[in-house]
Amino acid sequence: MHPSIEDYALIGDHQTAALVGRDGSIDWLCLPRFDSAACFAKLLGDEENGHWRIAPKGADACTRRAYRTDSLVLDTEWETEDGTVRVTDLMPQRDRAPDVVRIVEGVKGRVTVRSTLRLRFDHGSIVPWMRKSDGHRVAVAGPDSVWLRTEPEVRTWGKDFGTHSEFEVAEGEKVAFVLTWHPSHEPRPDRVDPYEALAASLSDWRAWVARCRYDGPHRDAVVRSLITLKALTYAPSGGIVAAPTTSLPEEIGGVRNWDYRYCWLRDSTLTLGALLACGYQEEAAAWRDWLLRAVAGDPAELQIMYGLAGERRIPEFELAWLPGFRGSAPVRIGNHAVRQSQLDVYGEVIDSLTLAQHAGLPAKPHVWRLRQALMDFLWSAWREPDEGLWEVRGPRRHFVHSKVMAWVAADRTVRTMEENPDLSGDVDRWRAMRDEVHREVCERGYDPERNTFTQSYGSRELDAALLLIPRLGFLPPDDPRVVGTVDAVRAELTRDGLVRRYDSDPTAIDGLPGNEGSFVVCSFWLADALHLTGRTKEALDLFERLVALRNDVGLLAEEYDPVAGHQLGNFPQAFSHIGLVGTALTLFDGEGHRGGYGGSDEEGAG
Ligand SMILES: OC[C@H]1O[C@H](O[C@H]2O[C@H](CO)[C@@H](O)[C@H](O)[C@H]2O)[C@H](O)[C@@H](O)[C@@H]1O
Repeated sequence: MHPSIEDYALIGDHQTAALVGRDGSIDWLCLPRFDSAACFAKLLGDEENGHWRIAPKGADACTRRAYRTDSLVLDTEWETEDGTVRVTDLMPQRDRAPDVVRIVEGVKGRVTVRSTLRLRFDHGSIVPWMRKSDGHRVAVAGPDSVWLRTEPEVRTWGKDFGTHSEFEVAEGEKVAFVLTWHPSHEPRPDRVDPYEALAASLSDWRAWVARCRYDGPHRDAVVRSLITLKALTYAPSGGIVAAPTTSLPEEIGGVRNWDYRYCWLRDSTLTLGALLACGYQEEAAAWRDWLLRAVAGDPAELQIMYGLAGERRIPEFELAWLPGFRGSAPVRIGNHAVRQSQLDVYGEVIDSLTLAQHAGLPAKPHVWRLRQALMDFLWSAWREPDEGLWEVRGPRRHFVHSKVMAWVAADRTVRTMEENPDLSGDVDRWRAMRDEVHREVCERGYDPERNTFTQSYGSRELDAALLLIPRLGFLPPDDPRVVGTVDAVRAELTRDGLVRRYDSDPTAIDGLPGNEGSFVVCSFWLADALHLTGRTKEALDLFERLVALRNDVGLLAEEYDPVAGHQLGNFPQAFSHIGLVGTALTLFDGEGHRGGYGGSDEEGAG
């Protein structure tokens, strides 16, 4: 049977990541970067599209699995009739080449273990040429080569375009596998000691977690989310991917399958907010430098997403040979949304830069110049319709959330200038813009009959992003229009208590056939809004429920199907984990959480 999305756990090395199933199979791995072609693509097809399984002979799903405390090192254990065996999976911190280390350890009795490795380069399509060299098995296809070795050496043979091993482990015995990717034109990569790599990985992660300043309830869940967000950061550039996968479906069997292995300004700025709020300044500095490089040039040319190193071209195409997760086709690579206009990103970027400055990140003169240039562009663009934060592929609209974020951009700019009178710029102009946006949203984006803000000007549709209005400081939480909006979203967009982004009826706005699940981050936003509007008990109940939706190793996909009880969409998704961290801070952190969006102690202007 095909696994469910929640059957997977994540391992990674801050440049790419792999998904390991409960059956001990690595079914997804792109090498050498998050956005490279997958060499294991069983996730979106079958075994012939590449995977690597290590498990007791004849066994199916594991008996239990867990990350080692405060790390991304995964232990998977099977209890069999012959005894108990553990496989420890990790990707060591990158030196020159990416490695996957899998250590098999006898825990009790004597167990026969099988390893089946099927490498399929170029997204599961190319069977490599295999040979033996100097104690390694080497797979080569075009630019890619993969080297496999075991310590101690175990008998390995080739069959059916796979590499197989079978061996026994008794209590206390260990066999380590090391798989290393390398450009095929370069000499053999340096050997990695698997046990040193394990020790280093544990100590690096634990040192990182020790810096976390969150000490409230559900600390384990918050830490797991922070580790996941850190694992989605591409260390060489500081860019942050939305998720390490492509095309995990928003509806099983549907077409809403997208490639998330890129850096969205929105998702990255929100990640930055979560990390900063928990004390991680270095990541914020790295992301800010990534941003400055990525958006260099004309602010009118700002993209809503970039490649890992700030690349601008992310063309979208389909992989015809992959049937998709449980038949959910097409499988897409790249993302057309890169060409969209989403005005909210200006507010998110400016808010994050403000937040970073407040958190004590050293000021850089060109950061202020960038902020001014972004504001100049927004001044001329905020009245235009756009595709909005949900990246709808239907016609452009005047999305209320986009306008509110334009207000956020102006508001944070005015406040920064008021706090720092030496900064250059026309503060009166931004004040005027702030007031005008506020007035327009309250006139055209609010439905007085139903006492709710609406998805876009003049529409009757609602949108879960409206839940952010109080947190952003656009209006105070006790404003009747805010309370009315929270109630309306709750009444119209929740299904079994979980929030959908919008009404995704096919005739509605997004121009796509089919439906989708509840959007996890939106449910966290509802918990925040309930708390801010004085319904803390309901907020706490919802938070508890959302924490319980995580899979057995604490991971969340983008969406959840409350009817089928399954996770949906790309996995693990930064957005969902940002939501968990943000709501924990909102509910439990004494200093209060301003979120990636920032917030306001004062009433909104207007
Ligand atoms: O459902 C339509 C859109 O879905 C994706 O966008 C979503 O994911 C992004 C990355 O996490 C997020 O920034 C955005 O707010 C979400 O709507 C997809 O990338 C789009 O191409 C697609 O149109």
